Amino acid sequence: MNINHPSFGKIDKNRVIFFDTTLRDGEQSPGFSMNLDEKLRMARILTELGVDVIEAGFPVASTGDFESVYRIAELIKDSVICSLARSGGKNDIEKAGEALKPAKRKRIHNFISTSPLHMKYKLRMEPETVLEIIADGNKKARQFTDDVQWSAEDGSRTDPDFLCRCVEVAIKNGATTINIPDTVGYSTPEDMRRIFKDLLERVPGADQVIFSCHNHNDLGLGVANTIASLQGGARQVECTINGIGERAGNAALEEITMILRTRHDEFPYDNRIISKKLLNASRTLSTITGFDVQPNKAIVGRNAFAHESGIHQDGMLKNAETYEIMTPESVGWNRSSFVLGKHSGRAAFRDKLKSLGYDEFSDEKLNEAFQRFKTLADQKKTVYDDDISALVDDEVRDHEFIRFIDMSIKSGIRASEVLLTLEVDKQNKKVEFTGNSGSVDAAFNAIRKIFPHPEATLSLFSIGAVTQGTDAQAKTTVRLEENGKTVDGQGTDVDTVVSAVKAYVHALNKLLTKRQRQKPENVS
Ligand SMILES: CC(=O)SCCNC(=O)CCNC(=O)[C@H](O)C(C)(C)COP(=O)(O)OP(=O)(O)OC[C@H]1O[C@@H](n2cnc3c(N)ncnc32)[C@H](O)[C@@H]1OP(=O)(O)O
Ligand SMILES: CC(C)C(=O)C(=O)O
Repeated sequence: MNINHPSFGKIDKNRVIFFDTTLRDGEQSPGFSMNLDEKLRMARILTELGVDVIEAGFPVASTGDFESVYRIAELIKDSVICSLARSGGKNDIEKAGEALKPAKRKRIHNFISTSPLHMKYKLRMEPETVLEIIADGNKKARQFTDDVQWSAEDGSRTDPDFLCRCVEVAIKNGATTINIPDTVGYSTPEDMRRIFKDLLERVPGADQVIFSCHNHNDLGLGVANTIASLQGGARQVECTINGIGERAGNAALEEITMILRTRHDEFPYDNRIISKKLLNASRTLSTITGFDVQPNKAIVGRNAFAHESGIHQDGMLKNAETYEIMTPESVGWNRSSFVLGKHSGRAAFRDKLKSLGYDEFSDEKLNEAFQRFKTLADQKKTVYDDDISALVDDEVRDHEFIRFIDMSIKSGIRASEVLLTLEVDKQNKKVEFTGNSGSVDAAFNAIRKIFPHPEATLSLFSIGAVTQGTDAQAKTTVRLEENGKTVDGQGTDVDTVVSAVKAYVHALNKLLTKRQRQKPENVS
């Protein structure tokens, strides 16, 4: 390869040009249209990310598309700005040239289908006509710029001999980049490797141009095919942020970048992408389009650096390389996250308690709190930090004379029937109480029935949610007063009435502790 490229000059044999088509093919995703301001904002993000070529639009498509290419060409000076055009379109190339007028570095990308299926049914053209259009299109594009790209639409399903002829004609007539798209995402990595290798070996002048790949994701192979294309000899990758694009999308820029970084020994291809900016690019695009990436999306998905299972969290705490092949910081995240849930273990739970400021925990206390955490995690989809604090605060209690064991409630419009079991002095006691002032009142009366304490009065009762959602924990505070002594009890539970009963029992235990301090031998 001995290329003196019109936009990039002498190119090292392992240098890969990143061609981003988020604003053209990406915008072809149903529902992903962007207005002018949004395109300008995204173009700025792409150039700051280090993208070499920004495909800004298809000017003949609409006045809006023309204007966005024009305005991006005015604004962006650190990337080549590219405009799409049909090779045989009536006015396409002229419009593309006009829209690129303000660009410091500009490229016209002309294309025409070359597969038998597309030529016969879509274009209704003979192969010889297509060859003439390729010659004319590239010649015309060269009148506007020296940086001309030609694409063989549906190139991967094109007869190899005919593809060689098309590429030769494009090169002879001025194309400096030759793109072979896998337009319908049909190919495998082996196909793509072979196609580029074949063209490089067979087409005269192939060593004077840059070969480019553009892989769609219909079989989920967009990125794998891109890496294989590089192995076959392509040195430009066409891609989009978050992999958006026609149908199942295009190869994702962030994934290609991180494969080339993480496995550089096997794929020693260099590029200008600043990986720390990947997350910001992804998030900006999601905000603009209104479509979030799926949580498990590589690199930029919410779960890409989140760990929930105990064995993984334990490994991560010992050495992050056990479960992460790249650092979250390298792609723009602040840190990995540990999500505490039903699959978590003690190591992560202890670490979380420490980060929440609870470091004075005996192993016994930690185990007790951990069991309560597991019970809670079985009931709740997400256990938030506030849930854990509430649960631990609940655990750090005075001596328990009375313990909540179980409760069931039948609630109607008029009557609430509560069946409550408490442990009192190590013995389970069960009562039933029916009242007509609601479930909480019936439950408190049931407590009084099991453990009478007529001198104490309830002076405060308040309930709130610890976190969000209908499965949030309720946090209740109960205040009891007796002979000038005041105690507050707290209880938390996903069930509001259970949280109220726990709070009442907590307050009662505090009251009993106070009584005991005064008369140690007399509990009740
Ligand atoms: C694989 C890709 O992603 S290619 C890019 C796809 N993107 C788009 O199509 C988005 C923008 N497109 C548009 O706005 C419109 O389709 C336009 C303005 C380009 C054309 O609109 P219309 O003139 O109404 O044509 P329409 O879209 O119905 O059909 C496309 C025509 O282009 C022809 N055509 C397709 N590719 C080429 C080509 N490379 N060279 C010449 N003609 C072509 C088709 O054969 C068809 O011609 P016909 O009307 O004589 O049958
Ligand atoms: C215009 C070409 C490059 C294209 O988008 C495709 O073939 O998918």
